[in-house]
Amino acid sequence: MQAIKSLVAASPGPQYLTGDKASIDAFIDKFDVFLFDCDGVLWSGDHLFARIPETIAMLREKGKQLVFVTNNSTKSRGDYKKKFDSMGIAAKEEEVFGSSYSAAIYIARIMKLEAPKNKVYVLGESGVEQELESEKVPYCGGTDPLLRRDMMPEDFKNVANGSLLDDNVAIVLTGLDYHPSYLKYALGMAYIRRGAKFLATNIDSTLPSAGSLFPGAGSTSAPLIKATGQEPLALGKPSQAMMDAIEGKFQFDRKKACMIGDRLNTDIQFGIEGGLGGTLCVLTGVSKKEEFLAAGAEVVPSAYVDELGDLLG
Ligand SMILES: O=C(O)[C@H](O)[C@H](O)COP(=O)(O)O
Ligand SMILES: [Mg+2]
Repeated sequence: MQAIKSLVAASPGPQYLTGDKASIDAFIDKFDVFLFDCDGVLWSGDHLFARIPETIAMLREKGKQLVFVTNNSTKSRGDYKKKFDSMGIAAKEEEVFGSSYSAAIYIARIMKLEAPKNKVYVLGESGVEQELESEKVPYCGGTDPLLRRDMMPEDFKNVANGSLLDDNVAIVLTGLDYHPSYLKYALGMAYIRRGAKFLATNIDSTLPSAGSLFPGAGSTSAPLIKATGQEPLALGKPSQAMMDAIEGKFQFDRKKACMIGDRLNTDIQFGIEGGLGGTLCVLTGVSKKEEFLAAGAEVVPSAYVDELGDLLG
């Protein structure tokens, strides 16, 4: 964070681009690659913001490389392709790099645990499961309907004596979970107390949806953090393990890349810590301009707009 502070102290302050066509064009011309956040930038849940397909098309016409970098682990890259298609946004599945994919490749290609003791206990939705499958990583928990029930008295005994546990579990992975239950947390806690590695796709405290804010992945994994006293290793933004993986896959010059996002402590921090050429904050999601215009603000974008469609000038 000290590096960011000195960078911020030296910079003239974020440029406000909305309504300033010449500055918008100059800003866009500085970059060859745009890393796009999704929730709070392109849409809010199922609500697509105005002029998004046109803005994406404009950047493609200018020959820009686009990568969609979301922390939302509930969907896989394939699910996002379907969502893009349903919203008329021209995008390829290969251009999507989500936190569930980031976690799956970290487990499969970095941790490389030996079978059979390489199974992942998931607290999250099908996006995590699909990406683990795509990397041939075994898992349990997650959307298993047997876990979507109340805790029964005998469950305490069976978790304690291990009969409800899978001995091959070596990792507990949390993501945004729309179906948390006491039983799922009890199993997660038991695995971590047995020595399983505690990972998270992301730890965003809130989720922007339907124009409002809801509990985020960080909030649905908080009971496990409190119960175990352990902080998970988070593999979504602002993790630089994710930035390295994205750079490795898409091969680009970081100085010619810009991160576009709605959240300071994930998107903008991700771009700044990643040494990208620029960051653009969009005010349709989580962060408010007062947060980064305030004196002494720690994370400050290079520029900001009211909404992404403003890039059309
Ligand atoms: O709780 C979450 O997982 C986040 O709020 C959500 O996923 C953010 O997604 P993004 O803005 O990175 O697309
Ligand atoms: Mg966002």
